[in-house]
Amino acid sequence: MANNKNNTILKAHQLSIGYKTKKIETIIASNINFELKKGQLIGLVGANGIGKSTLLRTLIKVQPSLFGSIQINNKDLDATSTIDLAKQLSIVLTEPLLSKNLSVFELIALGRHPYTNWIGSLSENDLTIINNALELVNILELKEKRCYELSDGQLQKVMIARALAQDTAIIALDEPTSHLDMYHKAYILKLLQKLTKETGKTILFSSHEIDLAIQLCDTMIVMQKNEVICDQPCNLISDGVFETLFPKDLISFDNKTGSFRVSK
Ligand SMILES: Nc1ncnc2c1ncn2[C@@H]1O[C@H](COP(=O)(O)OP(=O)(O)OP(=O)(O)O)[C@@H](O)[C@H]1O
Repeated sequence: MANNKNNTILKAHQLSIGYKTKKIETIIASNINFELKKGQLIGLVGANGIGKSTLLRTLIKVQPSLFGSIQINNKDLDATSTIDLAKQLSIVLTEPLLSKNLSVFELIALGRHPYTNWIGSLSENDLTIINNALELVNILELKEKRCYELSDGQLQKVMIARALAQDTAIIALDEPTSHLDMYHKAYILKLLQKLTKETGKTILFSSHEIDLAIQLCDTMIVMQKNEVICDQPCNLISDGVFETLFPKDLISFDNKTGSFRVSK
């Protein structure tokens, strides 16, 4: 048990997420409790508008929680400075790049920002880490290209390499497979799985690719209307969690194949 506890890298306790203005508090989900383990691939899934991005943004401190606590490596997120957080957690969001004029190398080098001085000059160690990231994601041949020359799939790999160059224990990605074809969706998620195995990093991603997440993830966080459940995919299947994810009139879950089907 003690070993299990040490293995926890991110913990949410009695967490409520949502939006607050001066006048109104809108709770999107509450009573969220889970512990994410080191070296795992974790998929965050749920229907459109259920709150996946809200939860992900709260976990990475892009927006505040309404209640409860989040701990990374046993330290409260609220008590973690931005620079310390940047050394523990890297983020790949879906927003378009501010400057597509950067070369692939320059963009990945930005991942070293928590460690470089204010002019951003790169040491030998920084260069080694950037080259390792290019190799791990298998995009060495793109190194000199400008980002505007890349396809969506290539750009997604570059963003993952930038997160790797940041050298953090956790990488969080918001819908890393949106805009990709079936092959590249599988390619990117398989790449994330490979990276957890080869680097020991914990990778958390939100996605609509539930079938793929079931096949590739160690753990899944399933957001439902009244509950957020975190468990291994096989347990979630045997507990019937996916069967209630969407209205049955159109989509049903086949326990035997572990995949969704359109009702005829
Ligand atoms: N800035 C905001 N202020 C208030 N409400 C918001 C804001 N952003 C999102 N919401 C609401 O929060 C709820 C959850 O949205 P969120 O984007 O987290 O869902 P999601 O599961 O990521 O959706 P999708 O799968 O469609 O991307 C929605 O009802 C949405 O309207």
